[in-house]
Amino acid sequence: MDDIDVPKSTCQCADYMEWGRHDPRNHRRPPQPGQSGTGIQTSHSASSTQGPAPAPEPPDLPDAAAQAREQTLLDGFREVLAGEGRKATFTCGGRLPFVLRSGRTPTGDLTPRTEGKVQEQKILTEHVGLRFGKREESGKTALPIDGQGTAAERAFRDLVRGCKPATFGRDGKDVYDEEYRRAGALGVDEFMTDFCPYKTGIIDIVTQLLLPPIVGDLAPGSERSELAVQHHLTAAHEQQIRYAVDYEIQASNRPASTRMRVSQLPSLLANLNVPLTDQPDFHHTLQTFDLQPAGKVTFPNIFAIVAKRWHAKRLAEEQDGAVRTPGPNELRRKMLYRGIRAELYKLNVYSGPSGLFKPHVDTPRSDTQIGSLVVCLPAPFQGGALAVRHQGQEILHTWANEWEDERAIQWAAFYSDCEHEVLEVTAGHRLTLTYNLFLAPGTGLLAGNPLSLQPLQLPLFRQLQEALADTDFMPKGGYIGFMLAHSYPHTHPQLHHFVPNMLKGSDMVLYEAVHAAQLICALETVDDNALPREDALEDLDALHQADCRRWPRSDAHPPPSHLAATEIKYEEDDDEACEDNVDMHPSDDEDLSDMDESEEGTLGYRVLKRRMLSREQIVWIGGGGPQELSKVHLAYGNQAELKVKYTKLALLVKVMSWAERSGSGTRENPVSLE
Ligand SMILES: O=C(O)CCC(=O)C(=O)O
Ligand SMILES: [Fe+2]
Repeated sequence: MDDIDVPKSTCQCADYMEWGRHDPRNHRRPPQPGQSGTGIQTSHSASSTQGPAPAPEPPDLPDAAAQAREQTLLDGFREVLAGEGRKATFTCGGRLPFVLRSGRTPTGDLTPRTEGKVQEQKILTEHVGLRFGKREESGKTALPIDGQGTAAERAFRDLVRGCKPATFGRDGKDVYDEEYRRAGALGVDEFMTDFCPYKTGIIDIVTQLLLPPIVGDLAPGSERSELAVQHHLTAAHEQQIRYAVDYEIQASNRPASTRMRVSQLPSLLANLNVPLTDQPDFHHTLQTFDLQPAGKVTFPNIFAIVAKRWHAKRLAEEQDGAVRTPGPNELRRKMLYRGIRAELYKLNVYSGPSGLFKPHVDTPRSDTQIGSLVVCLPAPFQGGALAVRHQGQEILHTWANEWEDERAIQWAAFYSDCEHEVLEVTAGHRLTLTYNLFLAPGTGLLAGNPLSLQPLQLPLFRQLQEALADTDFMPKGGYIGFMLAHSYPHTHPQLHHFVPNMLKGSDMVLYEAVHAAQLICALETVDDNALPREDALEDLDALHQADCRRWPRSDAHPPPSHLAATEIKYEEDDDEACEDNVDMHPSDDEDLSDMDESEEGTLGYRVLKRRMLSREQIVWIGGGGPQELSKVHLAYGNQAELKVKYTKLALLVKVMSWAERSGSGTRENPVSLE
């Protein structure tokens, strides 16, 4: 707290700072026109392969270049977490350590039932069984292999020998080219395994992290975009179009993309109840809007095409005397209950000294394929990292292991449109199971802990790590408030305890990345006006202090939360100014200037002032997202009325000063810079 430059007066910056871009350090500096990311000093940006540089004293007021650099880093987080940018989590991966010979529970389950304590469940793994070959040549083995010279080891060698040279698709044909792919493979009809990505929780994680967001839900509820206004469409129409476009993109094999192809127009229009009648109708539409059959179609085009057809349809219906609005929102239901289905595709063996698969994009097996899952079985090898690339970013999944060293099942999943590559295997045999991931009807929307997720592989973690290793990033330390994107039952009398375990999608990505970067954080309720609890920052500082004393840092998981349960409050219709009557959690329209002079000095006044000061010290990221009924406020007087208030959830994160981060403070450097 001491390091923070606390403003003396109430912030006026709402006048010039967009919600979600509020930065307390700019209080006295409204942004200047033309101030952008130009002139960024790159010499400061510590490489992630080097240790931190000795901490220079941060200047009292950061210079423009440092500010611009910091802004770029903050914008990077915003982008990853905002709307379309969430698709920036293009890959994720994890590991399942072996807990062998753990025995089964009396009921025969591998995983003990825990009377509802789902979040404490441990997923155990056992040997992965493999059967292969036909009849007399058939064999079976189990990995990891427990000793040299055993039957399992001999069978493992037979398996490797029995694999066929792996082909790949080029120009629509299956080809074999050792320069491009040096591997062996077995098709699903040539082997059997008892490994199950569902049982081990991998599919739950992949679903939560890679199921693309529903863009329609992120768009402001009742506000119309300029496009909708231009085409005389309502907010509901607009949302239907966004849902339908989203559905088309996600049901294609390019879910990380944001644009629709012209070839998807017929299906889109059919889903919006204005189907194309025939081929001439399709060609006429393309001509009217100057579209190429093999090209992409932009949002303005889609709005124009749909609006034109809706209006024509409405006119026809009016003439018939039957006016209907565009079809039932079946699409919305389909989108909400989406899930991911994994289908086993191949067993691959890349052997040292030169097994590899050069950069490629997987051939989609159907329109609904959204990605691939690769599960690396526990056999010793070296090299052979899986590089996954998307829009200039690369994440390396390095799974190489030494015999008798780490035994684990490791996995990675990525969207179909990501280029990937298996780097050269220098020794041993790298065995992988590949699965095609399809968009499918899902079941529940929530799952437990991300048990085998490897957060260090999340792109957002890399960005946090880069920011923390940068002298220009919050040199004096501070607080970041990430607004969560999803809604949770955070005010339910019991369920609010479970919210930290329920985080979904980008919220889970965010929390896992923050945790992996070893930042202190807490889940907090903030009201519509981004007012946190009065003690929120102090509690965060206390957590930080406690953690410093307990070095090495505890691995406390999940974050503490200060979410309140539902509260029903009766209010007398009584305007006597007594401390108890002042609402401690003023709603949107309240601020200090609304308070009566007589209230100055009251507890309510002081609390509100502290909350406002706290709000000003936080750099806010993200602002949209659903709200949750937080407090039922029953007022009675002349007329009994129920006052309802909505709140949002934020993950408040403490960022240490550069001195502390770089190790010249009171503790070791908390960020692992490999
Ligand atoms: O084995 C791997 O790591 C990836 C294999 C792959 O990319 C493929 O089979 O298409
Ligand atoms: Fe591939």
